Amino acid sequence: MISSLSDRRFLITGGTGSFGQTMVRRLLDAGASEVRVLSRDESKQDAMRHRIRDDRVRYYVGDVRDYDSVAKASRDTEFVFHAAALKQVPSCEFFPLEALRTNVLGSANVVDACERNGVEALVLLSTDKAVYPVNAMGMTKALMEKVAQAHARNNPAARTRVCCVRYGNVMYSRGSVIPLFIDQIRKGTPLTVTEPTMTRFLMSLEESVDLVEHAFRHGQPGDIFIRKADACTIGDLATALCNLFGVPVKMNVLGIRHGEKLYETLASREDLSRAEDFGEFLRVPVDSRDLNYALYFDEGSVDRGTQDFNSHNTRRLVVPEIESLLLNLPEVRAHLDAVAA
Ligand SMILES: O=c1ccn([C@@H]2O[C@H](COP(=O)(O)OP(=O)(O)O[C@H]3O[C@H](CO)[C@@H](O)[C@H](O)[C@H]3O)[C@@H](O)[C@H]2O)c(=O)[nH]1
Repeated sequence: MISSLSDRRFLITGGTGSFGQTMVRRLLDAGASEVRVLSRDESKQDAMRHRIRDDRVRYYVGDVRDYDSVAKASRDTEFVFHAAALKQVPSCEFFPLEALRTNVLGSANVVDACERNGVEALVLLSTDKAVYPVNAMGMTKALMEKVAQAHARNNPAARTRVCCVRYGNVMYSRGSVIPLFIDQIRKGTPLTVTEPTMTRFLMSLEESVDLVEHAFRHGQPGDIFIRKADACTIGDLATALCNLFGVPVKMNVLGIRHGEKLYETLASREDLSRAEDFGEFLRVPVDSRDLNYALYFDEGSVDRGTQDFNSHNTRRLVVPEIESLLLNLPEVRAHLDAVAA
């Protein structure tokens, strides 16, 4: 277990995104000696440099698809968080090979570079869409989890402790439905709801960072940590937002899009048959049975999962509860203040 983050050196791939920026601040506050950010877009790095004025943050322009850029950025670091990914469902559907290159081969580069550089621990960020996946984004994230687990299983003497975290939708993340609905409310247009009964887990950015920190401190090689979460229907989310802004609920129902599911699953039946329950978190250990062929076919498991953990069977938030979660988000409060002014 890692008790102190002070005087440690970190790398965050995809570090200019919402997760990366929150994690960078947390690590700086905890006394990290250096936090590196590896990402493709120099202008986002420049904007971040102006926002976080701290010379312990170092910026590396590069792409996880290129092994050398990951190897250089991770050299002499002790801990790595891998957040770089193609995460938009539609773009991954249109360009599945691009998703494969970044989410699978890029992640394999990160795992290899960490191992060769003797990094102590690596946490890879996955998503609920990786469970029983139906879209290319989820499929490639599921393969990323397999790459991480294979590293743990195939290298008992590995130098790097590799584990994954899985979480659901982060409220108000870039390009997600909450900022879109607020924009529509402020323009006075009906909310474009795909399917009112569709459910999604709801989680704050801070909660997702807590999960990563938990995995990084406590994870064993090959573990997947899952944060349990409540969920809501998209119809109720739209209603809660309209209520907060004091406007009548007007929805334009579009229907489910290609590659979308009616509900998301955070832990499969197969995961749950092996998972350890830590209250807020689930720990799914890697299936460490030797996968050499003779044993693979001869040594089965008697565990039988019956139920998965999904956004239809978790606790369902009601409209007033969604309203108070939304009110906790500084971005939502800023919009409400702007409307009131
Ligand atoms: O105009 C819209 C857009 C979205 N939705 C619905 O709102 C929900 C949430 O949509 P969105 O915020 O776009 O998130 P997801 O498509 O669920 O995927 C997000 O959440 C994932 C975590 O589950 C991340 O990994 C992805 O990067 C991110 O795109 C879904 O049910 C959508 O069908 C609407 O009703 N109307």
